[in-house]
Parts: sequence; C-alpha cells; structure tokens
Amino acid sequence: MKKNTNLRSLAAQLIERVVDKGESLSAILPGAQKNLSDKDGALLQELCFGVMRTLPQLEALIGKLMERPLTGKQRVLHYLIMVGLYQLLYTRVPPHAALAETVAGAEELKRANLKGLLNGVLRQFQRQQETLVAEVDQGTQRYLHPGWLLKRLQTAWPEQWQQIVEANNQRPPMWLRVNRQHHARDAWLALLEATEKHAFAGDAPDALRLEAPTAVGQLPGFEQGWVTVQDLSAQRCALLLEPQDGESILDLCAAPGGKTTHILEIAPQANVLAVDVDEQRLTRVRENLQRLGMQADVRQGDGRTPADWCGEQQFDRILLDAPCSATGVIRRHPDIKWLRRDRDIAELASLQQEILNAVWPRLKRGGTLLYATCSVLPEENHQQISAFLAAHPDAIAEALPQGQDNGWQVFPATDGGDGFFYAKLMKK
Ligand SMILES: C[S@@+](CC[C@H](N)C(=O)[O-])C[C@H]1O[C@@H](n2cnc3c(N)ncnc32)[C@H](O)[C@@H]1O
Repeated sequence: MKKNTNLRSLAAQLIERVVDKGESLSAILPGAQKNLSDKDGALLQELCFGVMRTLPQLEALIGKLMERPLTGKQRVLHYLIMVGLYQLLYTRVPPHAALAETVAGAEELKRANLKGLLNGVLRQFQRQQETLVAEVDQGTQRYLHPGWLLKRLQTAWPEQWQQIVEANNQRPPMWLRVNRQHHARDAWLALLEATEKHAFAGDAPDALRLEAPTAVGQLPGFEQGWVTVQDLSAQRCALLLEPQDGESILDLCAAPGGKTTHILEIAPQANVLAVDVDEQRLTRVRENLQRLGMQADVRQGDGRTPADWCGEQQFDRILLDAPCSATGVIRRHPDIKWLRRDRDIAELASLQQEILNAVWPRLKRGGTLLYATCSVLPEENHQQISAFLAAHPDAIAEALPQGQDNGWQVFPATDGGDGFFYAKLMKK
C-alpha cells in the first residue's frame, strides 16, 4: 500500500468524477481500492457510498455554512467538505480524526492554502450541528432524492413513494443464492453457521439474507460455486422463467451473468445462449460460468438485431432482463440518483420496446418470455407491457403470484429484495 494515502481526498476525487463527470461509482471504485488494505478499501467505499446517499442534505448544509460554493479547480474541495460532514454525521470515526484527516486531504489535493477554510467550515458545523441539521431537514432534500425522481415516484405511487424512498436510503442487505446442484439451502446454512456467521431464509427457495455483509472469500465453498451473491428479487427472474432441461433458452442482456448461472442451476441440461451488447461485461459472464463449472454459449450482440447473433433461431424460453433506469436498486447504487436524468426514462422505455419487439418473433409458439427490470417506474414496466400486449395479439400475460394486470411490481424493502418488475408473456 502506498504510504500516507489520504482516503478523504481519494473519496473527494471519486465523488467529483461521479457528480460532475457522470462516471459510475461501481466502475471507478475498484481501481481506487486496488492499492489499499481491506480496511481502508472498506472505509473509502463507505465514504463514497455515504456521500452519494446523503448528497442533498450535505449540499444544503454547505449552503448554510459557506457564502459561496467552491467552483472550478477548487470544486474537489467542495466534495472534500462533504466527506468531512458525512463522517461527522454518520460514521463512528472520532470527530477529531475526521477533522484532521479531512483537512490533511486539502494538502494531498495541493490546496494547502484552503486548509484554514476547511477547518473553519467543519468546526462551525460541529458547533451548530443540531440546529443546522434540523433546518435543512425541513425541505424536500430530507428525502435525499433528486427532485425529478421524487416527483415521478409521488405521481406513480401516491401510497407507496415514502416507503420506496426510505428503502432507497438504507444500506442494502446482502443476499445469497445457494447452488441447489451442490447443497440444499439448509445444508449450506449449517456450513455457514459453523463459521459463526448467520443468515435468514428468504421468500425464494435458494435465497439467504446474511445478518451482516461479508467478503465472499469467507463464504463456505464460494470459489467452488456453492453460493452466489444475488439479490432476492433478482433470484425470482429465473424461477418465474421456469427453465426445463433440454430446452433452448435465450438469456438476453445477460451480463454479468447472475441469472444465466441461476437458469443452469435450475435446469443444468438446458441449452443457454447468453447475449449482451457489452463485450467487457461478458467477461464477467464467462468468469461466473467458470466459477460455477457451467457451460453456456456466450455471444456479444445487440438485442435489437437478433439476426446478427442467432440467425433465424427460435427459443423455448427467453429471459429479457432489460436495460433500465435501475431505480429499484438505488440502495445498492446510490450514484444512480445523480447519474440518471429525467429525460433518460423515455429513452430507456423506447430501447426496451425495440428489444422486446425484435426478440418476440424469436420465441416459439407456446413459449415463455420473462420481461424483467430493476425499475420502479411504470413507463418501463406496466405501461411498457400494456403497450406490448396491445400491439401483439399473439401474446398473453400470465397472472403472477402477487401481480396486478400484466405484471408484478416489487418495491425495495429494508430486509427484503430490491425493486423489480416481472411480466411473464406466453406466445399463443
Ligand atoms: C440489468 S443488466 C443485466 C443483468 C444480468 N441479466 C444479470 O442477471 O447479471 C442489463 C444489461 O443490458 C445490457 N444491454 C444494454 N443495451 C443492450 C442492447 N441493446 N442489447 C443487448 N444488451 C444490452 C447491458 O450491457 C447490461 O449488461
């Protein structure tokens, strides 16, 4: 590890890249963690994720503490102040250490001249913390969501939006999927409990929620493919698809392959074609298949042009895990709130529609297409499927356990799964 790495300045730089340059935190964080110890890597993650989660509150606090925000080349210091405030408000880092490390971050960022300013702002916050927090928590920033998204949630879900927002602001639970080809869920749970870790069975046959998030290396048999990290709601996709041995199955938009491997755990003799537009992400599909000792045909391709990657082939079942706004997984990727824009929703809905229309002819008669998104917005879900059914008289939506009309909308829940939508379409 590089000596004297200042984690606060590192966090501020990453946050600036997300908020001002539109880069994804999940894409840039691993590179920054590479040269850090596990402990420092975890703290860096906590600081970045924490600031992403609470950004509007921190922004409003800075607005009260400073006359003018730092801009231009000094902008990174604005994010360093956020990192300082976040530690004081939400972490167990002792305040004197939080302050000293944050102020030292200014030096690391070659802005030693601003150390006094940083120190002053953070100390003023300490003195007035209670009053300032009470003041900023009066406004809509207390929901910690961008205005456009809050409005969409309130309009779409007048009864449930608060519950959705609250779940989005939590730290996500870690869900596992036990590989039924190796162990029954209870048998693997016994192996886990022998290591003094605990987990709870979820509302899907192979699902376990860990009491506390754990490094995968500490999970019994992870390297041998006995268990996979996958959210409860994501696990329902392959279950609802009901793949059977011997069938030809298209897993479209497959990367990184969480559902490809689940399909093969349920139906090891199925012939699976996994397709994704992103070649780099397909590497992850191949790695996952290898870890689990499974075979699938993995191809790069655009869902809108199936002839390019499967000729005239038709399938018994298709899983379309469509690209979406990811508004159901905000607790796992809080940067989504600052990366997405209102106008993206219509663009995503039209991409989903194009893929659905293009791939439907590739489903055999009597076949099943499971459409899924990790979105909570009706434009990508119920409305998308209603329009599809209206335009395709040969499609019928099967009733799902807790679904209404044409699909099943799940909201993120604190100890439950992520926000997801499923529609199960049969071809007459
Ligand atoms: C929700 S993620 C898929 C997650 C995956 N099914 C899993 O369970 O691990 C959506 C995927 O859609 C892919 N994608 C986006 N546009 C696409 C397109 N036009 N054709 C095919 N794949 C696309 C993205 O690269 C991304 O990997």
